[in-house]
Amino acid sequence: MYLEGLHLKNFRNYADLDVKFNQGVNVLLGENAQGKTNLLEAIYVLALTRSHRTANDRDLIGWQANEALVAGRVHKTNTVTPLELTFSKKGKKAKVNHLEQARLSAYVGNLNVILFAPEDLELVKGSPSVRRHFIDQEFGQMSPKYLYNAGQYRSILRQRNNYLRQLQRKQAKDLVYLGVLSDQLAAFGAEIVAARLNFLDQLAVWAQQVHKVISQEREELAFEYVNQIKAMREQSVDALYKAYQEQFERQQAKEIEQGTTLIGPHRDDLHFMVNGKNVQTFGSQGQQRTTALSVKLAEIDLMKAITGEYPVLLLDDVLSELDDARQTHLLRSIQDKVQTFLTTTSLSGIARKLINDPTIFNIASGHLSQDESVSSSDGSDSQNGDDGRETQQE
Ligand SMILES: Nc1ncnc2c1ncn2[C@@H]1O[C@H](COP(=O)(O)OP(=O)(O)OP(=O)(O)O)[C@@H](O)[C@H]1O
Repeated sequence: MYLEGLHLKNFRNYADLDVKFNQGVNVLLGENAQGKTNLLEAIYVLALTRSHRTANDRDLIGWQANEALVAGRVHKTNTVTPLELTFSKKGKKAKVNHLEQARLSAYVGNLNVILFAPEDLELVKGSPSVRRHFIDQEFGQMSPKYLYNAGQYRSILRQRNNYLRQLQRKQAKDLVYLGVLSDQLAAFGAEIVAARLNFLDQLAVWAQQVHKVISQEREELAFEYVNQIKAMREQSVDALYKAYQEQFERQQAKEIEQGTTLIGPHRDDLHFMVNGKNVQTFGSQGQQRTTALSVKLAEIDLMKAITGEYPVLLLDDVLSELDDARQTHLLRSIQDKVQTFLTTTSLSGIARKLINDPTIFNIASGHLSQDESVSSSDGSDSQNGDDGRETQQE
């Protein structure tokens, strides 16, 4: 799939932007704080209806405005789908094919994106919540059912935690009601864990292949899904549900004492094992980078396998974080198959040599100009925006 273009109104520092994109590689080139990441963020928001940088949609609206618009047309093999989002104080509205969607889960999935930013190294090094967030976000894009179940789970978890706090403070005592909430949580939890195991199994196959190539056959990558009910890929959803019910019964007194839910997928973790050792604890910085890169690249192939289309790849300043060998691998694997947007303050070295026919956009203060004088092989200065064509219409 590819994004034909983008229309922004009062989105961050873009007052009014209309731009057409390359179906291959789009380079967003500019000094710091000019709007490169804002543009990637707009594409991410168009895909997922929310930002990867802020939980507050209000931050997306231009400081001088009350409403922001993000719109674009997504091309797939046989379809073209216009998507449109508006953000205002009243909330957000999402349209697919010009029709407003009552549920955001009906909107998400029309445009699939994979974002790779320097913070993604945190995927390996960071806390379990980073990895859970990664799983929920990526799998949610591929499966509306997963997205729905995860939303329901979060909402019941909130209710159950509130009720456990009331029981802890002796403001409530109805254990039957706690049982009802536990049953509901067990049901959605079982669905989530079954889906996670299934997705991770598939993702691991792709990630192993990529990791082997980047590590020059020296390393074997494996995933280990860590959870309290020892869930296995072969288990049915019903068996997982019963395992959660059993755990809730067994841990009831402890949960009331602590006033919170101690069991469930919101407490699980994912371990990345390289040659049998947890790379978070025992891996070198280089191995951790290779693992994060392998997982991200594997996602591209997994999305293609599940949805039938390659996603759009957003690379936020990652080239500078990767050494030449990893840059080469990354750029070779995306060339000519994945529409890519990459932000950078300068395009040089390996990247310049390897990217075929990129479109280079110079970005300054929320304005874009397309630099047509630059190709990947001519070696001229890509910062030269004098003869660039203005793509901004204000
Ligand atoms: N809601 C908003 N309204 C208007 N301007 C905003 C808003 N939010 C952020 N900005 C401006 O956007 C700019 C930052 O843009 P962005 O984060 O895209 O930088 P960048 O070009 O990616 O830079 P870097 O290379 O440092 O990451 C800042 O000048 C900031 O003041």
